[in-house]
Amino acid sequence: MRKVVLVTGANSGIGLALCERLLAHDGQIQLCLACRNMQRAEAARLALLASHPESQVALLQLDVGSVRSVFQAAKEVKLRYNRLDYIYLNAGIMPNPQLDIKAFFKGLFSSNVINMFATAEGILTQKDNINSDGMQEVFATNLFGHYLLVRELEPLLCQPDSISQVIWTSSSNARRSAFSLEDIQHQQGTEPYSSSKYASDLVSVALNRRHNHQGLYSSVICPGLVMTNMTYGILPSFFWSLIMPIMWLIRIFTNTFTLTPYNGAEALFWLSLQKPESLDPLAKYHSLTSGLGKNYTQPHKVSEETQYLISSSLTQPQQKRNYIKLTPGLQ
Ligand SMILES: NC(=O)C1=CN([C@@H]2O[C@H](COP(=O)(O)OP(=O)(O)OC[C@H]3O[C@@H](n4cnc5c(N)ncnc54)[C@H](OP(=O)(O)O)[C@@H]3O)[C@@H](O)[C@H]2O)C=CC1
Ligand SMILES: CC(C)=CCC[C@@H](C)[C@H]1CC[C@H]2C3=C(CC[C@]12C)[C@@]1(C)CCC(=O)[C@@H](C)[C@@H]1CC3
Repeated sequence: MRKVVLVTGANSGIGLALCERLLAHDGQIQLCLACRNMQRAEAARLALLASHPESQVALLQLDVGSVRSVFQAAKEVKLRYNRLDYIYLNAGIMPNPQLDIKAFFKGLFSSNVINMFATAEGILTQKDNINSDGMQEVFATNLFGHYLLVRELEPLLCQPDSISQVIWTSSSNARRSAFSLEDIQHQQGTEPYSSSKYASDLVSVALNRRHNHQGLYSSVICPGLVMTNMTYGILPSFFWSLIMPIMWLIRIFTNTFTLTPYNGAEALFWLSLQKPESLDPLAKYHSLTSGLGKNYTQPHKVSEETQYLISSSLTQPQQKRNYIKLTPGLQ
């Protein structure tokens, strides 16, 4: 049977590289590129068909940052397919990133330097926007739209006698200290990206608790530092050109500098080959590239603090928590 695979944010970067790798491995899959911009989506489809002319690549209009669009897209998916084997929740944004140069140089000469290059801890902030649904844009795009999509597609993902995988592109930038249950949209802080990725790690655990018995398994990955539209937005382009040789040099010492979208997609691709029952629901799977350019995937257990948060908060009755302050339009 032809597996059905849906990928959000499939028209560029890690998402597009993943599609290329999935088709190279199995040209029989039914691949659905879920993108907000249909011109960019069509360009991606043509690029994929150029290297895999026999493959089945469909397009789906989806803006994960819009509740209306998510409902429409989910409706369309339910009309088109009667099963969904893999759903890659990969679309993501990091608007108005600000690099703290002083903190960066301080970190460069500290014992924390490796961690700083792997996670950007303490050196990166963002300025979030409010979207047309009245929600924080980063939360809505990176987390909430994807969560809604999974909820809407439950009937396809939880088919009797079949297994499905939900795979989130999270980040090692996800940090407990950036996330608060009292402010899950991160209205108050300056690290909405980190907060949204941490929240996706938590939601993935919750999905496993809720749906494993129905054959739905959820996992999170970190692609490492990959040069894509998102990362190019952090520094001016001339600066990236200047430091690129240094980046390749750093890569010899740290396996988290995967740098190319192909390498970054390693853990996403690797997960598609695993028996989901054998995966650790409390692990984040990292794409890593050795100094000699060898790609591999490694699980990293979530911190004890996170495990505590999961067991203390996710087990409480949902209605006790006012997780999302819905806007009047959404209520
Ligand atoms: N690059 C890196 O170092 C890392 C990236 N990640 C994560 O990887 C994922 C992919 O990012 P990456 O490939 O790097 O960056 P890109 O900017 O290349 O890809 C992001 C993709 O998400 C899409 N997207 C953004 N907003 C929406 C939306 N509202 N609805 C639908 N699609 C949307 C973009 O579409 P469009 O072209 O229309 O903008 C694009 O296809 C993200 O979740 C990111 O957080 C995690 C860790 C490290
Ligand atoms: C290499 C040199 C000399 C300078 C680059 C400094 C920063 C721009 C760079 C260092 C660590 C990077 C990093 C990310 C972005 C670029 C850095 C801050 C991410 C935050 C990108 C998105 C993610 O999700 C993280 C996994 C990355 C973590 C490391």
